Amino acid sequence: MIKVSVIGAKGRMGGNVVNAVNQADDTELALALDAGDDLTQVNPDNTDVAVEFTVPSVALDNVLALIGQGVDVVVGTTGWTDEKLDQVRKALAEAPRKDQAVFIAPNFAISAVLADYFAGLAAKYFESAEVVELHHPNKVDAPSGTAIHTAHTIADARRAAGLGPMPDATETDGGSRGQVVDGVHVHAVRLRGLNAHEEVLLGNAGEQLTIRADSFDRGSFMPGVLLAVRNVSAHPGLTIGLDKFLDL
Ligand SMILES: NC(=O)c1ccc[n+]([C@@H]2O[C@H](COP(=O)([O-])OP(=O)(O)OC[C@H]3O[C@@H](n4cnc5c(N)ncnc54)[C@H](O)[C@@H]3O)[C@@H](O)[C@H]2O)c1
Ligand SMILES: O=C(O)C1=N[C@H](C(=O)O)CCC1
Repeated sequence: MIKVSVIGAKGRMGGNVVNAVNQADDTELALALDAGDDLTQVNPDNTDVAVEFTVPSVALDNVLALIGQGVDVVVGTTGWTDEKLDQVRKALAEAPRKDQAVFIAPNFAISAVLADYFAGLAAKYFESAEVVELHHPNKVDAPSGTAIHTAHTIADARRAAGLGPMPDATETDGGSRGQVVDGVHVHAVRLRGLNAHEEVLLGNAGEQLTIRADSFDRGSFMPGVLLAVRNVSAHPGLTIGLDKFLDL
């Protein structure tokens, strides 16, 4: 049995992870912690893998603390920058255990992982690409971590293919063109009734390809979280993206 502690256990995602860990045959819940709880309770005696779903402002500190406690970590919280990821790599290099592992996924839903993968395959064939993400209005960050990741996937594919900037004659913009992430315009919608959705729009003269992923409820993320829990310890160091654990 894999002993799993959940950080952010009272949250929307953390609560679903607690249930998923309790229901799976090969995992058991160790600790369910939330804001104000002491992370030094988490240690290799009670925990194999800690799952972190909190808020972007605290995730780095939590992950560094959990690395210091000697446990492997699966992270779903968004808000990761290159600088923060470097701090995680540095902490892992100095971790109590030599083979310690951290896994971070911007999205654990198979539909979103595949949408990102397909966008990377398609990007070099299109002059234009933009990302639209649509989420519930309780989400604290915009654009979504998934959309930022997809924008980088598209940008990497365009660079590798030698494509230049996308056509865009906009001369005035009060913000309507969205945030530019690695040269890709990303638009965020917050709407009651939605959960987590992403559209990648790819255009050429006279044609368009739309790739869309919809997570209608948070159960959609749980198979991916459990897959990460089962695989993280076999991948020492920092791994980013559920595609790394899929046969794509
Ligand atoms: N990777 C994915 O597939 C995926 C899917 C959904 C959501 N998310 C991300 O997960 C994060 C959480 O989303 P949510 O909807 O569950 O948010 P939420 O607001 O429902 O839950 C966050 C929880 O973290 C707790 N928390 C805050 N500070 C803490 C601290 N210092 N230590 C421990 N717990 C603390 C809060 O009390 C709350 O219970 C967000 O960044 C969101 O974007 C990722
Ligand atoms: O509901 C959220 O918050 C989500 N956050 C992640 C993101 O920002 O990409 C994943 C989708 C759901």
